[in-house]
Amino acid sequence: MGSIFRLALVQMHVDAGNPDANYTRLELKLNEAIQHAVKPDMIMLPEMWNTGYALEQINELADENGERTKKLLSAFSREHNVQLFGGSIAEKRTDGVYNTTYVFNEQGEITAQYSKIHLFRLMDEEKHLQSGDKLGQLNVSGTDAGMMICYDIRFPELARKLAINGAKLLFVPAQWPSPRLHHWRTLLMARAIENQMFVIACNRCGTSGTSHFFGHSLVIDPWGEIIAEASEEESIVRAEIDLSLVDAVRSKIPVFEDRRPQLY
Ligand SMILES: NC(=O)CCC(=O)C(=O)O
Repeated sequence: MGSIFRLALVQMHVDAGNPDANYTRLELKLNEAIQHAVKPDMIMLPEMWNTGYALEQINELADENGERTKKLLSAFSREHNVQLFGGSIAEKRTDGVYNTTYVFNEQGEITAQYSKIHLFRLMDEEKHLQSGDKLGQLNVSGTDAGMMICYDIRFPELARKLAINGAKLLFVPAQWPSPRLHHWRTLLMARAIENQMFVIACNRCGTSGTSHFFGHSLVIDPWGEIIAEASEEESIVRAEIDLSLVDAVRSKIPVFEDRRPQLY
């Protein structure tokens, strides 16, 4: 892959408990993301964009084996020859509902899948969802990457493990609400700085019930600099990242060589 990679993050409102409205909205947003003078290499979506946190009804609302989502996203990526990081959806399996990400290549094939490992008690996830038990690893046009979903970013050992396994980029779809904007920005910047990797984080925006989601989707480089940051409004966040920066930062401060894992 050339070292320049173009991203378009879809920061959108999600209508909790109304999948039909969300699929319709998503199609409009995908078209907005692709119709731009500079075509993105990858489009990214936020967490649980199909149902929102309508967890009391999640069994009825969740997408059966992700079929509706896969059909839509696969067709879009194939038609537009674009990679798609599918945020995450409520995915119904025989043993329960998972918070699951699918990643599609330009041919519309699923190249990676990840289900959220750490369920967020403050939003009752553990009462209604099953947790995943595998790491989220993917390859983006020849570059290794990792993925986490929202609350997962509070676990630095997970990001470190993904980085040790080779990830140079970390994707984070989220539904991260107020009043924790300071945590959101600080944790994402810390994951980027300590692991010397790009962090690409797509949050939802808008209000559902008593929860306000502040947006502020972010793209952060391996030096911890913010390349792009959204406001609180719906928007397509565009960023061009230079992947060669990861090796440059890692050779300037050789954190991975200087680790002393035998001591901690
Ligand atoms: N959807 C989530 O996992 C939210 C996580 C969150 O808000 C946090 O503070 O952590």
